[in-house]
Amino acid sequence: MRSGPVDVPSEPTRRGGPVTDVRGERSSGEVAGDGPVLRAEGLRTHFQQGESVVRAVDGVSLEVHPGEIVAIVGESGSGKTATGMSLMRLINRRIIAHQEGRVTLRTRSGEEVDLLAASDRVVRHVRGGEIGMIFQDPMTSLNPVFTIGNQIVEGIREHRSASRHEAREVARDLLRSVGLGEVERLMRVFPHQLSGGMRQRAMIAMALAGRPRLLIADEPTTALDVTVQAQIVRLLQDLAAERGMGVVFITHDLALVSRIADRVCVMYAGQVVEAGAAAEVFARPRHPYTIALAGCIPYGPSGERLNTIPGKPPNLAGEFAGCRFAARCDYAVPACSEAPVALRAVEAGRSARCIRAEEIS
Ligand SMILES: Nc1ncnc2c1ncn2[C@@H]1O[C@H](COP(=O)(O)OP(=O)(O)OP(=O)(O)O)[C@@H](O)[C@H]1O
Repeated sequence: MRSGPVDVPSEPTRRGGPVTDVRGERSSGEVAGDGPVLRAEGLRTHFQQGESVVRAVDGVSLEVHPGEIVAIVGESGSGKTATGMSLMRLINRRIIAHQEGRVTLRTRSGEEVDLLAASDRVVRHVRGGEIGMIFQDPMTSLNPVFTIGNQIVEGIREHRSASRHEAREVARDLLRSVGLGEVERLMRVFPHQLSGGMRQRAMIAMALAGRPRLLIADEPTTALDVTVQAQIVRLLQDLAAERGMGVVFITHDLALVSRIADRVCVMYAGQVVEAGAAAEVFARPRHPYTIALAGCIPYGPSGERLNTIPGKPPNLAGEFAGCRFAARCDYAVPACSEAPVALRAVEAGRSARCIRAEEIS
């Protein structure tokens, strides 16, 4: 593992020179050169659970470009959260039995940082700075004993050189940019004094404090009612577009994916089984699992699935001879259970992990 100052990405710069304006909220996503802001290649995270090894993330590859929303969707237990946590290197090393692959973040100044190999110091710098995170429960990020204003100001000062006065100005701007009014009053309130939707917005403002180029959002709207959910989704879309910020949106809600995402990775049993442009994947799925998942729409009022796919996902602590979905698949043939199935290109911009993908349209 590398270590030392050479590992720390240099001070964030915008195209054309160093950052001089601490506020500069609108151009956080700009970077020298092109290419994805995040690229994961062959990511594996296996957990040690007693004597067993749980293959929660088992060879995931994905890319997120500036301004793009990439959804990771799948049933409960498919490895979505473990993937998101692995991308941020947030999983406690003590419970990891095995990890491999590359997660490359392209920083604001155009440097590439291999997040799995980087020192803890670099990862701490990147997290909250280049990468922001939001979760289903805002209280995961918000501290109940500090005011909203204090927390955002601290987040800003951790990642930018700003005086307290300047940071308070930026905090007010951030609160406005996530659609909150009465910002003077909000700066002084504690998280529990806000409604669920407002807390979610405040958490998004917190996540933006370091001007991230990438936002990882894990089920950020699941606990909200439908109207507030729609507002938060709209907000994330606007932020992605205005800031050129890449977003990884983790959800079990396929209907939501078709509304918010540019591209989608459908996960099953720790692997991506289909990936492509969201609108096209749902209009013409090429993997039987995506078809089955799409058949589960619509969801009930609190997000619960009204239909379920018959059968159960496999135990991720077991061995897999062939396709992991074969036992539940309407299209399965004997060959599906004989050898592992690779994710492969099945048409331009679309990949699927199915030997019969060409027959499915
Ligand atoms: N700390 C852990 N130790 C052992 N196994 C774990 C751990 N965390 C998750 N797992 C297992 O890894 C697999 C993937 O879990 P993960 O939470 O990533 O799924 P998910 O798709 O996000 O599900 P959900 O939608 O319910 O959050 C599951 O089988 C889960 O039991």
